[in-house]
Amino acid sequence: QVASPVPQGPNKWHEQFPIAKGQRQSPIDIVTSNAKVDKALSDNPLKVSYSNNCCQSVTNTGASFQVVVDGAGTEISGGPLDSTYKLVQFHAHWGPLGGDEGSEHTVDGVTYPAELHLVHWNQKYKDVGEAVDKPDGLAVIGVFFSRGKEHAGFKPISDLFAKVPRKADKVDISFNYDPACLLPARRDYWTYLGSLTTPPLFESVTWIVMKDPVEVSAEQLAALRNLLWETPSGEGQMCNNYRPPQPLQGRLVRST
Ligand SMILES: NS(=O)(=O)c1ccc(B(O)O)cc1
Ligand SMILES: [Zn+2]
Repeated sequence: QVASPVPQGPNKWHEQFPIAKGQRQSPIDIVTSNAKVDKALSDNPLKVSYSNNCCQSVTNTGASFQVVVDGAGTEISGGPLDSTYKLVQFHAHWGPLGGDEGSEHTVDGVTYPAELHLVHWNQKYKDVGEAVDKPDGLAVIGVFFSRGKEHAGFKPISDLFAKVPRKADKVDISFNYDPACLLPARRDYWTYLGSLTTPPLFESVTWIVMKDPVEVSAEQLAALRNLLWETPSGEGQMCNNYRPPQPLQGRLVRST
């Protein structure tokens, strides 16, 4: 059969997705001194209410792991959001084994070893397929992972990666799991208007990037490499699946 083409790297995406050079691309480097504290964000706090039985399965998408969520009862609102958004999936991006690069967003040029993305869609649309390319269609909460002590809340998920080594592999989540356990205790964040960080790169994301990282162990970061993907020299450990920061194009980054 015809081998599926090895995915092209970020610097070639613009050939097939011209929006890669658009005006509101993600990720970005967050220059903390340029972020503007907006009282309105604290006056109407971001509300995260996830249920603890919303996670259905973990799959290997060929570009990351993805925990598929049944959106029932998993809603966020407030903060920068003018509507209620529902969680549909979460995944991550990471770097090489033991390295400190891997996050997509950077903070004053500083990278983290990984970044988690909790993807939500605007309930004003009929489904995520309709929302995915609308300017207010998606809201993604980004959480930086730092290397440190084991994250007990992430362990039930990181233990499943070895069960989905290949693209399209999928394992059901039979236990109760509340993704809110992956959020840092301090809920301060930066927010700005951006895009999907992988093709099709739609400029449809209100980004909410948590200021505090959460600690995960070196073993949990290493477990991400139980996921395999296609490389130019055949199947290999999935890593460096992050897009580097893109031009800010004059956008404002707000802060709580
Ligand atoms: N990496 S990301 O959170 O910006 C993201 C989210 C969703 C999709 B997608 O539904 O294709 C792609 C990228
Ligand atoms: Zn992502």
